[in-house]
Amino acid sequence: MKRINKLLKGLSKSGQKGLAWLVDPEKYQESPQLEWIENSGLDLILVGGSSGNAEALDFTIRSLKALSGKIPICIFPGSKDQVSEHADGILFLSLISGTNPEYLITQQVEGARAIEHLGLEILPTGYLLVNEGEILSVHKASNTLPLLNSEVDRIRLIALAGKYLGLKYFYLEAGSGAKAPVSNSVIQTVKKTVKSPLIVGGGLDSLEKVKKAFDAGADLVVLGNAIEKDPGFLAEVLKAKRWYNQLLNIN
Ligand SMILES: CC(C)=CCC/C(C)=C/CC/C(C)=C/CC/C(C)=C/COP(=O)(O)OP(=O)(O)O
Ligand SMILES: O=P(O)(O)OC[C@@H](O)CO
Ligand SMILES: [Mg+2]
Repeated sequence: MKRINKLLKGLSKSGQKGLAWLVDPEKYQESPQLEWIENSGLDLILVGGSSGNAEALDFTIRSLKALSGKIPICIFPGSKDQVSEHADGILFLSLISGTNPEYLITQQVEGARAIEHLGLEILPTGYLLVNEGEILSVHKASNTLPLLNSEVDRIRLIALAGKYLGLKYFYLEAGSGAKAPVSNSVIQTVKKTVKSPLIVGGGLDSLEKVKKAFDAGADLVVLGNAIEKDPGFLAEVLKAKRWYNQLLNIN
């Protein structure tokens, strides 16, 4: 059963909003305090990082599996080495906002070899780096500059080309810890263009920013840094998401 596809398509179709927690395997520590996650209303757990190896990834996924109940766990790979058979799926990313062949196709060829027989759900995802010009881990690791929030038409065409190539999901990424997230008009334009499930992340460190991303058309938002700094923020956003989805039902 393609659970993650079902989740993302379901959100996109219904207009309901989803929340993913990004766990960095290099920083993850096992803790019984995470037990509340199982019934929290969290939609997805992403595991990955710009750097990092298979062992840390595998350990993190196995540990989270024991705590997360029915919440699917999806690899968000920074490289071909971030693969584990214990995940439910993998965002099979192509970094289409850049022109570095290594992250457009080369990493994917080796990645394909590694995952061919693992039975993971594969999510073909167009990955676009967009922010205000800030250079963060993901840009350094991939040797790719971000597109600027102001380049709306170029971003729109890249997303459209990704759609024509058959990519099923799109991820607009400002970069972990970004000062300014992906702009509302970029989110709005890409969503309108691709009409596919849209993931948005990077620098979403306040309820206001999360809500703006939802309003602009994000189906699933990803939170990493803000939760590392303040684990209470996850509970706060989950509560806001519940309200938000209830309101959508009423209207
Ligand atoms: C499909 C396969 C097997 C590989 C794809 C490889 C590609 C194209 C990766 C895209 C480029 C890349 C380096 C993405 C990293 C994405 C990621 C998991 C970021 C998480 O945040 P960090 O950048 O690690 O944040 P910190 O700096 O806070 O640790
Ligand atoms: O850590 P933050 O800034 O929440 O970013 C999440 C994610 O989009 C990074 O790949
Ligand atoms: Mg990291």
